[in-house]
Amino acid sequence: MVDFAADQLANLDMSELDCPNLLKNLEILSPDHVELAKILIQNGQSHLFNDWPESGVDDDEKRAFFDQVARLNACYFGGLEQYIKNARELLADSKAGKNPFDGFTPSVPTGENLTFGDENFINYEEAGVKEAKNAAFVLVAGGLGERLGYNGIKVALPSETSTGTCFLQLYIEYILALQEASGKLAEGETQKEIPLAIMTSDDTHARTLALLESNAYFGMKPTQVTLLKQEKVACLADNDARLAVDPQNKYRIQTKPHGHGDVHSLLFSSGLLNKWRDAGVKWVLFFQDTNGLLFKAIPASLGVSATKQYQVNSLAVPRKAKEAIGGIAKLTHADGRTMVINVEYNQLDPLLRATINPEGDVNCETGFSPFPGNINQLILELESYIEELKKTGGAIKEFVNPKYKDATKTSFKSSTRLECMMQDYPKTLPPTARVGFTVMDIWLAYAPVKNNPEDAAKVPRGNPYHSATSGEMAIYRAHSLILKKAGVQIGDPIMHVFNGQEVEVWPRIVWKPKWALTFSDVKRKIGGNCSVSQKSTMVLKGRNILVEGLSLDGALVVDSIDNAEVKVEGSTQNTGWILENVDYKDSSYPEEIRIRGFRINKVEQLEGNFREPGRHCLKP
Ligand SMILES: O=c1ccn([C@@H]2O[C@H](COP(=O)(O)OP(=O)(O)O[C@H]3OC[C@@H](O)[C@H](O)[C@H]3O)[C@@H](O)[C@H]2O)c(=O)[nH]1
Ligand SMILES: [Mg+2]
Repeated sequence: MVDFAADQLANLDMSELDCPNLLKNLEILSPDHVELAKILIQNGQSHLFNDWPESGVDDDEKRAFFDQVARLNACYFGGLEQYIKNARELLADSKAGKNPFDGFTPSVPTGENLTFGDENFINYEEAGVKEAKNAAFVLVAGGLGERLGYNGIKVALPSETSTGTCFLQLYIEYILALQEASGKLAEGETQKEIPLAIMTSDDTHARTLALLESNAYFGMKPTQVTLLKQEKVACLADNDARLAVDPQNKYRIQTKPHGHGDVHSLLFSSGLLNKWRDAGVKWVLFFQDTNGLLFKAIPASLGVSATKQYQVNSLAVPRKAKEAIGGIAKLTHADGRTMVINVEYNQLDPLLRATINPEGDVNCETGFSPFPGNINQLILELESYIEELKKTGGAIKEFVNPKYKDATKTSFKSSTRLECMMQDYPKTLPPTARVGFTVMDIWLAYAPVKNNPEDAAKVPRGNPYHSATSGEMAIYRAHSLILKKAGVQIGDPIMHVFNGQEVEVWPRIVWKPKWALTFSDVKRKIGGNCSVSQKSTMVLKGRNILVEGLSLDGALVVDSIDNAEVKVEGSTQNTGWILENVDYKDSSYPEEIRIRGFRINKVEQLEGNFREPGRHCLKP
């Protein structure tokens, strides 16, 4: 040890290690550590050693620090030096308020506008279900969910509490239902499995795996699911890109996820894309962690991709000005280049002010932003996607989004980091690429759970809350509206306040994806004159349930095995399931209840559970 240290000191140019606390520890470091230390010192990071005691104290922790630095250095293209360099440039641009879209003028692009339930929509849904057997799904679920402030992983949250189905279960059940329905339409071919990849991070990986394993993968084959873990990047404490020391451990650099843009390089480098292509996959569908409505929009939008042969199809909904969702814009450069791309919500206002509208991000006469809102559901055509990634390796343009303490923009409220977004993928595509987007009704397609109750209650009136409360209520509204369009008489919603948010409370209607995937499926399974009152709950869990002339005022739950055919008819009245307010501060309830502001008191219901094959009837 002593020899090594002496050797090391003799060969060192001390000016490269101008940091007293580090010099005091040289004897415990390996040559690799010293090289890494040089990189840090030369790039303005000597503060990392400010609180280091002399050698002999915490030596293992100090060595572990350099192991972490080695990982951060290896996992970033160009190493930490490049990371710090990129960070300084992006932070300077951000401080100067520089518009990342310099030279581009935005305009409103035209896309495919779909109206739920019309002939066009129904045709696209049919085309989409047919095509689904050639799809692969990718869920990006590495995010911390900082805005929601929920302690668990977001995909484990119940999407709604009438059935308690968590988001991951809901997504998997939809994919399995699509697989089954699509397979049926492809008679003669062998049934294909639709693959699912889930991008996790250190924050979510173990818990995502545990959720899958403790639930038998919610019915999927474990081999059908691939988990890809993204690595985190170093946090930045200030405008000079000084790396942030972990508040929990002075021998670690604080790290945070690099953003969902990592998904492209991970899919590419893992070899998954080639494997999928060899298995006949044509479409890759990306989606986010907490949107309980998303799959209602999938059949039709996949139908659009297939029919129009889009290489990129982004799903969008009408967007309220200042809503925290990106705007899809056509950008025309002074040199004539154009692209249709998401402009992230924090960049849209400055871009508009700098170009076409001094008022920035405001609604137009329709009451919505003229720019469709990106819900970050992308459908990529696999062949051209692979071709593109062969060139880029999946690298995506980065950005930084520091939250400044004040207008001087000299310090941050908390550390920041470089990020990249999956929807920036089309930025490198040639102008000939077929890039399109599909606009759907909000009530059908988008109800994310992102905001904690306090923040949600502060959302400007008329803008969506994006909370656990609104997410659950949107699921009931969508099912109610679909049934209404299928001819069922649905009780009008009442307005109610939960956790300071006023929401529409519709009848609590939900069904399993295998009961109906498309509007045509719903219409086939509903007959006669049906009605459901506002106070009612209706849960349909079986595949073959026919609802015929049902009049429901209360709660009804029907479950059945696949080869049982159940007819539900007649008039049912019971006390039903009652929504009771819960304050989000009331810690006697579990967090997933508190964040939605209510619990369901299941007082009385009519229940039908059919475990025998054949025909059955449920009549109260
Ligand atoms: O590093 C990360 C960050 C995020 N994610 C995942 O990416 C998804 C989106 O993350 P966030 O919820 O933080 O995204 P944001 O709300 O900031 O914006 C996103 O959704 C709304 C769209 O309009 C925006 O254009 C899109 O960027 C989540 O599923 C999250 O788990 C990762 O997988 N890794
Ligand atoms: Mg975010």
